[in-house]
Amino acid sequence: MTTQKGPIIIITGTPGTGKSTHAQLLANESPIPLRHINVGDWVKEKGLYENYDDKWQSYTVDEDKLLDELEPIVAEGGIILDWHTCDVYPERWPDLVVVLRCDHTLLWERLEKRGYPLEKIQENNEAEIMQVVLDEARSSYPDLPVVELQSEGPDQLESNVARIIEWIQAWKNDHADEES
Ligand SMILES: Nc1ncnc2c1ncn2[C@@H]1O[C@H](COP(=O)(O)OP(=O)(O)O)[C@@H](O)[C@H]1O
Repeated sequence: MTTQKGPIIIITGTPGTGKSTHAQLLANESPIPLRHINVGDWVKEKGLYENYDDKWQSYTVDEDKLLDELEPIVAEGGIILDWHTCDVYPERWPDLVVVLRCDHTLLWERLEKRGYPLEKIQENNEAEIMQVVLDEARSSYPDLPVVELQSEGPDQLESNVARIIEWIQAWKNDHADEES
């Protein structure tokens, strides 16, 4: 979806790959103001879920409620959608999809530090090895650029954000006529 205010960028990846870290830095450094929406936090804060699963320590999202809540905000443009899944959004929403990847041993350490239960760490680790989120992104947005970026250290964080900023700059140039 193209809008006047700014692009819609999805940053997705297995939990712990660095979505929020990237999204925050990107929002700080972007040449166009971007609003960072941590969708998981939104789901909790706004009660956009059906129930809470104690075993997996996760919420079952009410997708209709979530999309209703997001729709008017996304319509304004200039948004980063930060979430570990990306197949719930309408295909017309995003302009760019970024999938963060991480070595599974490092990911395991990050999730352990987060205090996730063992089964949840194992499930996420397997998902990362099987590139579940990347496949989901490619099949959900076949006509869009789906960019796979490694997120294992600070150098990669910086170069990934710089690369996305280059893309934003190009988007800005392409939409210069629409600016009021
Ligand atoms: N590229 C990176 N370089 C160094 N540390 C990173 C990188 N990406 C993520 N991390 C660290 O990994 C942890 C999880 O990152 P976070 O952004 O919360 O992941 P997510 O939002 O995908 O769950 C944090 O402690 C963060 O500082």
